[in-house]
Amino acid sequence: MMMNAVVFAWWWVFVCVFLGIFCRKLRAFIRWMRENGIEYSDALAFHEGDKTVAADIGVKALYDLKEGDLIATIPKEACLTVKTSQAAAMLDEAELGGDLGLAVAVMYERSKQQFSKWYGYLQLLPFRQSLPIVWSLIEIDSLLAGTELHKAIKEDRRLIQQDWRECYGILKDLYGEKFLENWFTLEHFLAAKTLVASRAFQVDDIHGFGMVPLADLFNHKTAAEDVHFTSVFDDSNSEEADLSSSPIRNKHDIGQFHLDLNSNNNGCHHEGSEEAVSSSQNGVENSTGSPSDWEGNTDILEMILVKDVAEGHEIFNTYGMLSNSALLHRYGFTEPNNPFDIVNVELATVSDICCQSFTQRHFRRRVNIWRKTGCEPCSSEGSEYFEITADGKPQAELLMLLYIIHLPDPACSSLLFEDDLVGKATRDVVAENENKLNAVGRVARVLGWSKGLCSQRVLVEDNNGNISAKPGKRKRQTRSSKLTKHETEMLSTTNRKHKKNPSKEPATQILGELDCWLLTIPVCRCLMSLLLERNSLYPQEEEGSMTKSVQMQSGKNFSLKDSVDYERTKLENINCEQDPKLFHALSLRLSERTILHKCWCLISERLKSLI
Ligand SMILES: C[S@@+](CC[C@H](N)C(=O)[O-])C[C@H]1O[C@@H](n2cnc3c(N)ncnc32)[C@H](O)[C@@H]1O
Repeated sequence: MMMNAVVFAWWWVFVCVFLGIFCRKLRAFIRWMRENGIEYSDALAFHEGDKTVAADIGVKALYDLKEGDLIATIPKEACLTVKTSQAAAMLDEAELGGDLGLAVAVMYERSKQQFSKWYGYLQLLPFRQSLPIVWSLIEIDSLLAGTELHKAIKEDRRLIQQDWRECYGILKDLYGEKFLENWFTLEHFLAAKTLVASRAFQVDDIHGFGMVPLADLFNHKTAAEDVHFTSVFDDSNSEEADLSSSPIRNKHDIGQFHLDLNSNNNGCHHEGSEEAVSSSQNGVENSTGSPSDWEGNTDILEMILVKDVAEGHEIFNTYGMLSNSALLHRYGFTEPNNPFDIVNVELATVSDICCQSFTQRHFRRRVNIWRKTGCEPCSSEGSEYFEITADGKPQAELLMLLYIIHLPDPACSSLLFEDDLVGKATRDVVAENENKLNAVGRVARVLGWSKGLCSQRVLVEDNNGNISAKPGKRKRQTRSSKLTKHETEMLSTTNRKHKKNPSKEPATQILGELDCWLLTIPVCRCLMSLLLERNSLYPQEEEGSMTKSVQMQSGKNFSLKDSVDYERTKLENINCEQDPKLFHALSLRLSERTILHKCWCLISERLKSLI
């Protein structure tokens, strides 16, 4: 009892000291904003630690705000960029630009401490953001195994170390005394990289990426943001720039967002680089002249509400339409039920599964034919993979690959005799004025798929989350064989469990006509094995932690639904504030395994409709 009181007293002292420091830093930052021409609405309040999102600082509305309200303006000169930094000339000479140049600029300004123009801003920032690239190797291996991020983070760390060595080497050679050793350690570099990844924006074509004070205090909400961040360009011909997200705004593609955590080359990321292009492609929104004193100023950034915000509510930005793995990678958090979630299945895993039924030679030859038709997997950093989206829909290219692998020899030989398969298909299709078909569609046409006339059923999800097959127009395919006992068990278990946990989504058409046409019985079976194999990459569930599961033929003892339940139960027992790394890693695993399970349900329903 006595002990508890002592612990509580110390905790209270700690909280008070912490809050005291925070308030002092915040006051200094507010003063700094005033001195540097940053103006903001008096309706904005900075709050510390909204524990519901476990974010450190956020911005709230002190009174009702209206859509269209201009809530802040930030002069570009107040942003820390490779052009505005005191190190600008040195960075230019060393040819350091892009996110790498910005990370060095942040380190340089930090090393100047109170003599830096940005001291009042930088002292408010954490030393580092807790992104997976700064987790320990043990944490990376234990928490991320099996997830999208595991390999990517390890590769990031390797490349970041390489970048740091090269870039510090150049700077030391050129300006030894200006870049003080103890401010440019690998630890400082990694820390600066986390700040750039999680807080920088593309300012404009001239400044490139920058740390944008104030704008970077807004937290993220997927597809439900309240504010847009816009830039007014000097050049009246410039395209519009929407800065509402962080700088290198990606979709849910690991390959792209990977780029801003490691510079993947000698670090010379100048305007026009892949990142710069990708961010400006993501839409720039010119200020359309809001009713404010600042109208017409071309050197400022503006923050404008895109919807009403009620008094007391947090004002959210959006960092883009990102999957949980992208959010965790770049920002260190995940969101439940993220509609942009995705899970990848590597081509190597497809090979492993297919080679259980076919020879390596057969697999390689069929993959070659598939590539020749113009189909290709996604690729990033040397790995080739296929995506399954949040609703469980597998990428059409994967279905086509499995279809071609399972084609009987005579049918496949007919493909081989086509000296220019894609060309022929395209000619036919264009002749029919249907040039919108992608490679998969065109190849399917050559293989006999006639759009709109096929026998396939379309799978739909109703309001209760039940998946069913709508009858197609033609009679069923006859290539079927009987389900194995094991499959019958799996299907009935899947359906039973699926009904117990209805999704709240509205009726959604998930698999299209072409997907269904490609999903023949052998393709369905192969895909289901693939899902189990992908699921087995996560750390094995502990003995006795599961309800009685269906025994899998492959020796994997847990059904996909069991895996989802297992992760959910584990997540429910973790406190996000106390253990954010574990919490977000589990949340990522839960979202990925949920997708695998959704895909399983779709495919098993399709299989049932064929038998
Ligand atoms: C641009 S900063 C936003 C302001 C930040 N909360 C702060 O304290 O300065 C981005 C960081 O905020 C946190 N964050 C933003 N949105 C979040 C959310 N929805 N849930 C949890 N953390 C969030 C993450 O740590 C992220 O790396």
